[in-house]
Amino acid sequence: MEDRVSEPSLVLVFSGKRKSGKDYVTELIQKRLGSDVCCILRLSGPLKEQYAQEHGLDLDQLMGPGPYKEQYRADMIRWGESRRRQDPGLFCRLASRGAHQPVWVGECGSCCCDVILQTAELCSVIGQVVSDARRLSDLQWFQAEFPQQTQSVRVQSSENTRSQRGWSFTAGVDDAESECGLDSGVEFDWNVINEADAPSLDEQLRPILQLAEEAASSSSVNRN
Ligand SMILES: Nc1ncnc2c1ncn2[C@@H]1O[C@H](COP(=O)(O)OP(=O)(O)OP(=O)(O)O)[C@@H](O)[C@H]1O
Ligand SMILES: C[C@@](O)(CCOP(=O)(O)O)CC(=O)O
Repeated sequence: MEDRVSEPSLVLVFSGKRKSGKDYVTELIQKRLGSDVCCILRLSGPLKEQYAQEHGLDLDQLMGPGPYKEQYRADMIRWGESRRRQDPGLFCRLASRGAHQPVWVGECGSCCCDVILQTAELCSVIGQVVSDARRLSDLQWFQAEFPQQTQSVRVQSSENTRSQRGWSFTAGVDDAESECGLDSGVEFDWNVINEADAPSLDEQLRPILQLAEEAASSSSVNRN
């Protein structure tokens, strides 16, 4: 397994219900910071990659926002949980391998990470954004590995808004740990309300972006 080359300056670990907009928000953060500074890690990336391979499925569609992945979600959850039972940090470790950026945003997908990893040799990135923490063990892994750098972010949307984005309640999914594991018992460092009538995302994300920019600039000072 490829090891991390350097420690990130900031790790933003995102969680939120299905269709709350975790991908949308984390991609916006990466757009604002630039992919030379920030990479998105999707914990579901290595999980889907392995699952797609074993079941002969279309990985691109499993990684996308469309209905395809929903047909397999309940089984993917069960499959992933059986792997996690043997090794709770497995997908966190796989998702963060090789990441060089100073800001991480936590939901690691092989799709975007592969692109970033190819360029990571050439540019020094400072932060990582993990876009899809779902269980306490996910958050605890990053907090244990990067105690100084990890900040948790919860993305929230109403059921009505999530329904407009394609969500409908599915027993065995929406009442399972995958969706409810971080519903209580965690005090998030940041909360983002992803609703049309909430303050704009740019406004809500301003302090997080500022933190990331400070982390990026202190990282580049330390590297020089
Ligand atoms: N603020 C927004 N404005 C416009 N579209 C949005 C917004 N937030 C989310 N969406 C759209 O809603 C859909 C679901 O969002 P997204 O895929 O980011 O959710 P998610 O929380 O990552 O969902 P999942 O857990 O299913 O992966 C996407 O098509 C996305 O483009
Ligand atoms: C199987 C699973 O990783 C699917 C996540 O898909 P997505 O982040 O909603 O695109 C959820 C889980 O790990 O419980």
